[in-house]
Amino acid sequence: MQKSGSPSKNSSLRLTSQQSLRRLGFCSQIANRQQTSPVVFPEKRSRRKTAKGGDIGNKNDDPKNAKMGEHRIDIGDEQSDLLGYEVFAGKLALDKKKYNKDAEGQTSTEIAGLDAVDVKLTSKALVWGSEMLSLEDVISLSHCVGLRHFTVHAYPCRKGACGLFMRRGKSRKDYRFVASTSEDALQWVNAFADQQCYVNCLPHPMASKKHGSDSIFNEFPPESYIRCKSPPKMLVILNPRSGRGRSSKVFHGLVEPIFKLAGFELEVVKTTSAGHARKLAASVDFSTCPDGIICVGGDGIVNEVLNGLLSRDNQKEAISIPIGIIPAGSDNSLVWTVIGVRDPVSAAIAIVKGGLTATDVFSVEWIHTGAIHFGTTVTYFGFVSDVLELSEKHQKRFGPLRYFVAGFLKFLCLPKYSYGVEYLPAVREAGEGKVSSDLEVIEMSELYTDIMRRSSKEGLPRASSLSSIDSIMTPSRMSEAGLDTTCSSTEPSEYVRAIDPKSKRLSVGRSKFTA
Ligand SMILES: Nc1ncnc2c1ncn2[C@@H]1O[C@H](COP(=O)(O)OP(=O)(O)OP(=O)(O)O)[C@@H](O)[C@H]1O
Repeated sequence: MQKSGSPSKNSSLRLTSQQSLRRLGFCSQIANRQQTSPVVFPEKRSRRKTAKGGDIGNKNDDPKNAKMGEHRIDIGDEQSDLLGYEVFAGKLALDKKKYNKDAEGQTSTEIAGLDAVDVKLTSKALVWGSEMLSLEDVISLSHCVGLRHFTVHAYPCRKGACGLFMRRGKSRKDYRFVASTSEDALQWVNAFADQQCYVNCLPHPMASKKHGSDSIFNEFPPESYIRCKSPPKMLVILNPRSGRGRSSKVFHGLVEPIFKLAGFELEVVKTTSAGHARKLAASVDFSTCPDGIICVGGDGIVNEVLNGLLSRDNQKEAISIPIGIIPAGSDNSLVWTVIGVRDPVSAAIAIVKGGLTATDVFSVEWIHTGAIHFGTTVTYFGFVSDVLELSEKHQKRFGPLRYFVAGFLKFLCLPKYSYGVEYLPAVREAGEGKVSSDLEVIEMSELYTDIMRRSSKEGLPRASSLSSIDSIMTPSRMSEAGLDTTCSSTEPSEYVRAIDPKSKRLSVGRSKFTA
């Protein structure tokens, strides 16, 4: 959990560029989406682009196999939200043998006699028989140029994992399809590549050194046939202490295989102490990780990376570097609130699939030292802040329970906290509605726990701006709410409001009080 003081005039340093947070999120729909099957009814539409029928067992033409036709799927309206528009269609056979990497080099004779079905690739899914595989779940494809088959690597939701007693989750599933010719297979693979699926181009089994450099299979590298995007290069900063030391296991066991499958080039650095991630982010050469930094750990490690990036001289370039989060800490509240996922597999898939979630960043300035600290979620003062600080000392021993332990210990020796709050009033936006006085007070009382910052030995800090409060407590809204508005709108310092902790009412004017 990150901690910081009150925001300064630099608050709401918004990471505006769409480029800037390309990897940070977008996957709430992936995490929450139910795996839905499309409606099954007889096919009646013509195909936009069809691979030529081939020699693999085309049993749909045979009346004996009319039953198969009943299970063909019409994607209906090509603009349908569910399946998007049709990209490619044709006949493929599904080889149900368990995926074996070594089997990629098998020749076509080994898969003869498989049943062919109508398969459609749309902009959102691959549909065959009564099955549908969402492209959101597809990590990559493997294909040997010159062979008739290709394998789709996916992480769909586990079947039956939506019940009360089973945890929902995604697990790896490989689908090995066989086309009628190697040209058809290549067309299918390129259709997937056009839908932003990464393709692992495997060398032809005959294109080995054994066969000499003059082999026709060595003449063109597989990449020259496939319209494949280049693999992203990223820096992984892993806190091995996060989640009671489970983060390395989470990364190497669950997440790294997904990135490897998606062709990511990763440089993994494990932190050795608190502050290491910040230093790394502050000094890393972006040309070594142009596609972003992946934080593996809890909120603390993300906060360190954010602060490291924003402390750089080239701050503009720094905020354009996407931050990905693999939740492996004990709390992981940031990734849960921002992206809507909290399991590492879904978070890794979200990173692989790309997309951005822009996030507001606030800054806190310590007026005595001039130090600026950045945060994304919340900043605490007083009791909560002290509890969080103490909890870090018990991280290894108590894991997530450390917050309760630290809270209890702090409660036993509760100190007094003094603070002052200042903020600038915001200009009232046109069309803003009237807010009742109760609402003002409630919102303010909730906020005050968030905006307070520690009155340390260094003295009282000053918050010169806080946008969320500005929008609530403009002078006109104060008067609408029947509250005292005796101060002038030109003097920011006169806008000090505080809440009497006993009555929970607002008071106006420069104020200090004890909680
Ligand atoms: N190698 C390390 N040894 C000790 N502390 C570290 C190390 N690397 C990072 N830290 C510190 O540990 C703090 C907590 O880490 P992090 O937030 O990743 O894990 P967590 O506390 O388990 O998760 P959460 O914050 O979600 O509860 C960070 O603020 C960071 O400063």
